[in-house]
Amino acid sequence: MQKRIHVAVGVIINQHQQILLAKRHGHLHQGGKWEFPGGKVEENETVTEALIRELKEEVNLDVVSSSPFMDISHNYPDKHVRLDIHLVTDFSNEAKGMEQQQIEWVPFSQLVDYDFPEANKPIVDKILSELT
Ligand SMILES: Nc1nc2c([nH]c(=O)n2[C@H]2C[C@H](O)[C@@H](COP(=O)(O)OP(=O)(O)OP(=O)(O)O)O2)c(=O)[nH]1
Ligand SMILES: [Mg+2]
Repeated sequence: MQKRIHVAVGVIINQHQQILLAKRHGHLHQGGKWEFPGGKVEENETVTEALIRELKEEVNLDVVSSSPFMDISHNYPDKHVRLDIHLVTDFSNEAKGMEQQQIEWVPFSQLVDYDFPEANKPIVDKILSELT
C-alpha cells in the first residue's frame, strides 16, 4: 500500500464570485492540469497552517480565515492523495503565480471548461451545486 499524501487545498473565492485556479507545471504529478492552489501538509504542521503557508508560497495570498469544505481520498495509479479542501473567502493581497505558473480567476459557470485532475471532480460538483 502506497503512502497517502495529505494535501491542504484552497477553494479561493473573490468578491466577484470568481475562483482562483492555477496550472500545474508539466513535470509535476498531474502536470498540465488546473488545480485549486495548495500543497502537502508537512510534519508538525496543522492543515490550516499548511493552507496559509502554501497559499502564500504559491499565489501570494494572505489567508485571514478559512472553513472546511470537503475531504477527498483518491488513488491515482502512481500516488494516493488525501485532499483536505477549505473555502477561503477572507484573504488579503493580490493573487500572483509565485512559481511562474499560470493563474486565473474563473467564474463558477466556466469551471466546467477546465481540465482538472481526476480527484477534483467531486469538488467542482459540490461548488456548482452548493455555492451557486
Ligand atoms: N494543490 C492541489 N493538489 C491537487 C489537486 N488535485 C489533486 O489531485 N492534487 C494532487 C496533485 C499532487 O499529487 C498533490 C499536491 O501535491 P504538490 O506536489 O502540489 O505538493 P506541494 O505544493 O507541497 O509541492 P512540492 O512539495 O511537491 O514542491 O495533490 C488540487 O486541486 N490542488
Ligand atoms: Mg502545490
